[in-house]
Amino acid sequence: MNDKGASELLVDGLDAAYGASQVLFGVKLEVERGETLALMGRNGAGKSTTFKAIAGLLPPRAGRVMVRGHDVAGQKPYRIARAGIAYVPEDRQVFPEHSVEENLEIAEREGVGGREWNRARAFEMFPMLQPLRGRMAGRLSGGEQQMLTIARSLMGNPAVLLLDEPSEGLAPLIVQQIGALIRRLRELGTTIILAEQNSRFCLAVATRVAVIDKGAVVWRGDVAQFRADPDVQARYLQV
Ligand SMILES: Nc1ncnc2c1ncn2[C@@H]1O[C@H](COP(=O)(O)OP(=O)(O)OP(=O)(O)O)[C@@H](O)[C@H]1O
Repeated sequence: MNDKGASELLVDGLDAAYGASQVLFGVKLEVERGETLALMGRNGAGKSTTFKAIAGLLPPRAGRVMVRGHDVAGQKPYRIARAGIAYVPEDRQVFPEHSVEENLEIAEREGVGGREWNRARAFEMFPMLQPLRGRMAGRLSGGEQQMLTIARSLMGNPAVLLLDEPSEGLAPLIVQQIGALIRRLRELGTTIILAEQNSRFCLAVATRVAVIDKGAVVWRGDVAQFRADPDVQARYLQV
């Protein structure tokens, strides 16, 4: 609980379905300010669907999505974004025909809430983007696009950042840089949920772990507890 008595995000009893096929069954997650929660699970376990249901892209069939104490479940994605949820999907979302600077500027204009984040601060946080500010976003490498996507999402001054597989398909050196960035964001008090299959990456940056299997959270604890429980890994994470 934070000072105001509400978690940054509390998800409870979340059910979601694609048509007739139910995929989430009573998902429960809670994150406090400044935590980095790793949402881990096999391929198809329901990580991305959980994020889509939280962000309103797939309206949940049941359950609560409380952002700083306010239930946003079932609202339109833009309203949920305004309430403080920034969803960074697996496929990096940049405007390819706009420069890095313009991409940040657009996000800055759309941003609401506090003015904690702005372009200048983003360039400070992501120094690798600095020399690329005039380059078309579509011409960046995958790692640079991932950085830009995260930088853009921060412009909305979110309460919680949902990062879907940020290490996916990136070279080890870039994965390390993304990891360092996530840790730094945590030090600054940013609250993050990280969906990952790459457990080494996850455990290096997260503070707590929730394991999802067949659309339900089956284990939760802190990183040390997770490491000390080889059973969990064997049961839910190995193929
Ligand atoms: N658009 C869709 N229509 C129908 N079923 C879907 C759709 N997207 C995902 N699913 C199904 O929902 C289940 C959960 O998928 P989800 O993408 O949430 O898993 P995940 O844990 O994020 O795995 P991955 O890392 O592969 O994305 C899977 O059985 C998947 O086949």
